Amino acid sequence: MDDKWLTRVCRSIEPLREEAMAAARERLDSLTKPPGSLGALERLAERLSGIAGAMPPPLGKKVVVVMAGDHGVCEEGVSAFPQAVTEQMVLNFLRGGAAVNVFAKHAGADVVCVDMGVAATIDHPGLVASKIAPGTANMTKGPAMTREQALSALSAGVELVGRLAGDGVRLIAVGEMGIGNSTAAAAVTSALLGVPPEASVGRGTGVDDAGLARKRDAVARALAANGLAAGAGASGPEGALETLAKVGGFELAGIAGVCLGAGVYRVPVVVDGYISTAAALVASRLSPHVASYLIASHRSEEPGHGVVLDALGLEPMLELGMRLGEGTGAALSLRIVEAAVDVLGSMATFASAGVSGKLE
Ligand SMILES: Cc1cc2ncn([C@H]3O[C@H](COP(=O)(O)O)[C@@H](O)[C@H]3O)c2cc1C
Ligand SMILES: O=C(O)c1cccnc1
Repeated sequence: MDDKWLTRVCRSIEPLREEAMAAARERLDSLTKPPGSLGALERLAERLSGIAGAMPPPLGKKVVVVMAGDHGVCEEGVSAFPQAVTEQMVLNFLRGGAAVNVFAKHAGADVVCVDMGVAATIDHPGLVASKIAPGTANMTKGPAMTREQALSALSAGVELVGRLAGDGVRLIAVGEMGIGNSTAAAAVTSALLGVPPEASVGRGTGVDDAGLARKRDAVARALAANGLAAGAGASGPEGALETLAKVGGFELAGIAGVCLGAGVYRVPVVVDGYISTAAALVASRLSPHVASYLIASHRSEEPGHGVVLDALGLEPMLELGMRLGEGTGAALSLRIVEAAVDVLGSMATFASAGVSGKLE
């Protein structure tokens, strides 16, 4: 994998199809409801048509992709839980016992768990094996990963979407598992948006005040150690790749690849919480059209999540005070996305139902 590959992938991502979006707008205004009365669902239906280049867009199989990886920055005491929980939760996903499994079941979606860089060796037939390395290096002391590793992880994400699309998957929810990764998400957010650690760092799994101070300090030191202080030099595609490699994580890079894959294969990707959205921000900096292929599921309790959603121009559908990750918010949102599509295909029009239109 090299830079040329990434340039080629990013250049292949086209804008949404205007014609299908115009057809969706026209259809929405002909349906038996006051124009615009389905709010964000109408904007979503329009965008989904533009993504698929079809009106109505096809409904098909859906999956929840959970990308997992470990983080060297855990050495700095930035999480309320030990690093071993990453592997333990991956096994829990594979057994079907995690929150994301429950929500995916309610959405009628399969869970696809991907090892992007878990420290432990996990040998399980249900796990997608894409391990780049057993955990990142401690970003407070230097780059979390090499540029080549970041490119390989991006590529694994793009390829996964290609395989899923080939299997008939038409809607993807994406989430993550990786103890310490809310610190990586904060570092990425600070580097790319130039916001101070006070605005990007939250409590993650629930660190106390001392833990919060350690996290902020770790992010500040990681940015300084990697020459990324306060957004300096982190602009454009090159800055995004550099930021991802220096202060990201293997699962963040995999998710960024899934977001690129959304654009390449024209499959909508529903992003989850703070960590997934920070990864989506990286993808949107790599290729300008990516954000239009992404759907924001919810706004998590992490204070940085809203900052990143705003930067992406994405409007979350739910606000439930959740702060779990895994893909839980994204999984919960899948039925809403399907309902938005079904409005286009199944609602009667004023003409077909004999309902009077708006008074002139
Ligand atoms: C049992 C358990 C299940 C989880 N599922 C997701 N996360 C979430 O917590 C982690 C991020 O928080 P931090 O940066 O503070 O470590 C990620 O793994 C995220 O997915 C979990 C965390 C725990 C403890
Ligand atoms: O916003 C999230 O997705 C989140 C918040 C805390 C911990 N893990 C994930």
